[in-house]
Amino acid sequence: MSIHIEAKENEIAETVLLPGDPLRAKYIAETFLEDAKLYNKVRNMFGYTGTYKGKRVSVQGTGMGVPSISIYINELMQSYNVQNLIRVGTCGAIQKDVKVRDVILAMTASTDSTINRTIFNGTIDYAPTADFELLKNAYDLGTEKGLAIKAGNVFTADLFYSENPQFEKFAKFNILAIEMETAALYTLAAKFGRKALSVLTVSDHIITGEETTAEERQTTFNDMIEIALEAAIK
Ligand SMILES: O=P(O)(O)O[C@H]1O[C@H](CO)[C@@H](O)[C@H]1O
Ligand SMILES: O=c1cc[nH]c(=O)[nH]1
Repeated sequence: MSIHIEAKENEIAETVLLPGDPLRAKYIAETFLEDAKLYNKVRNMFGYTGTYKGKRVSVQGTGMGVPSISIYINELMQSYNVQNLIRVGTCGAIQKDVKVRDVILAMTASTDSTINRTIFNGTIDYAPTADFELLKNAYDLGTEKGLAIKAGNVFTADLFYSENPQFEKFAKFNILAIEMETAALYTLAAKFGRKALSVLTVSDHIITGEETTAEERQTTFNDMIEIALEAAIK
């Protein structure tokens, strides 16, 4: 047991999917996993372990933002020895050619979070990076499925409601979309020698205001989740 996760030793798989929303964790467990068992309900941040195509997989809600995901992934890696961490999240697009429902693989994550400056005592700007094997598996699988899948730089924002949005500048510098956790996931996975990837579904377009309906979101989430699960077990 760790401070925020009440699972016993060995109740969490080596591979964990990480949605921000704990109800998405429940949906994934009920829809995609066989024999899924709830191992965590501390703070209603649900975590389940089951099997996908015969392989043991867990899914753990992380909450929103760097501080919250940092708590869960630190405990998953240090107390439960999790090796493969795959975020399945939503993001807001800022590029003209990135559309709602597209799936984005984060190769790296720029950020205004202070996590990396704090870790490196403000001496460098660390570049958090996806695990190449997971990234390649996910890209190949998404392409084979005929999905609009893009790989590139995302921005991990500290604030959902930014005081100083620089979206046009970010778009010019080839950032594809905005979300709130990936920089922490990649940095902390590297710190502990683990593999990480963020697979993101575009839920809204920040510049055009376009949004997905609840039904469309669910279908695209299913594509994203399948890509994440297949990439994890390949
Ligand atoms: O859908 P999730 O995984 O929560 O991801 C995105 O949605 C939340 C903001 O609404 C932030 O956590 C952001 O990263
Ligand atoms: O962090 C996020 C997630 C989805 N859409 C946004 O605009 N921001």
